[in-house]
Amino acid sequence: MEAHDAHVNSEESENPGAAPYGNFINYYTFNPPENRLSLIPEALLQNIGFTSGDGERVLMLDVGCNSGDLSVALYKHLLNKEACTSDSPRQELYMLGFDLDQDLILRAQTSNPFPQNIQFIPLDITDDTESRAVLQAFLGKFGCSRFHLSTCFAVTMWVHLNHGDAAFLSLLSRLASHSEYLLLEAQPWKCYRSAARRLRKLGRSDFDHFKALKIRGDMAAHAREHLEKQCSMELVQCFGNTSWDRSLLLFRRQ
Ligand SMILES: C[S@@+](CC[C@H](N)C(=O)[O-])C[C@H]1O[C@@H](n2cnc3c(N)ncnc32)[C@H](O)[C@@H]1O
Repeated sequence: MEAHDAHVNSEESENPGAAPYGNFINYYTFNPPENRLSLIPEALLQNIGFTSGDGERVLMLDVGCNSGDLSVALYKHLLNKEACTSDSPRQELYMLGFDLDQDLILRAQTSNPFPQNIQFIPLDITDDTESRAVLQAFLGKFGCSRFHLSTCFAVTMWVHLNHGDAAFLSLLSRLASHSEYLLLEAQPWKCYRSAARRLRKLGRSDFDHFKALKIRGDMAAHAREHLEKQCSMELVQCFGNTSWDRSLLLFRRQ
């Protein structure tokens, strides 16, 4: 069985009908944080010029953070270990994670090991007014105009399927406008077909926008094209492909 099929089958077994936004309640039992972390260098922040260990404030945003497992694991992964003398982070590394699912956010808040440094809030990124206000308010507290690094893992397909082409592009535009660097994992097109098929099997109507989508095919290439041509971002690195055949692409503001 191919890795992708394993992924499809495991997501199928999670009763996706109850998770039309990808808000799987036990996501990390079938896609543990290590699958992505193993591709991301621990020194990523230093490599891109942000050294929170020197007292510089570094702000991260995690979009669609689910129950926060990957957010917290990534936070620990990127913490400059040399500048830490104990388990508690002494660095000025802050993270905001958000998700539209309030129950998942409650779980993330309850199990948050670093509430001084990591904040989890409920937010729907497709709500333009609310998300702009909330993200700007968070940045404003730190006197920053952008997040140093935003991450968006496995979210683009759910926004695209539920809200259509325009929402897919505006998600990318919004992330670009709020970020110096953006680490993006866009689901490939085969995942879209699987997600739509699963809902049909359950006797539910197709995702509202699936058949009408004009942006289809190589989703990573579409995302890259939009970010580079419309959002003044450039691809700086690809960290390789996950076992689910998804690439992790790092973009930076030009
Ligand atoms: C497949 S999970 C990925 C979770 C996490 N990013 C990861 O890769 O480990 C997709 C997440 O995106 C969230 N999501 C989907 N649409 C969203 C939206 N419009 N705004 C915020 N979160 C959203 C879902 O609730 C779900 O938790």
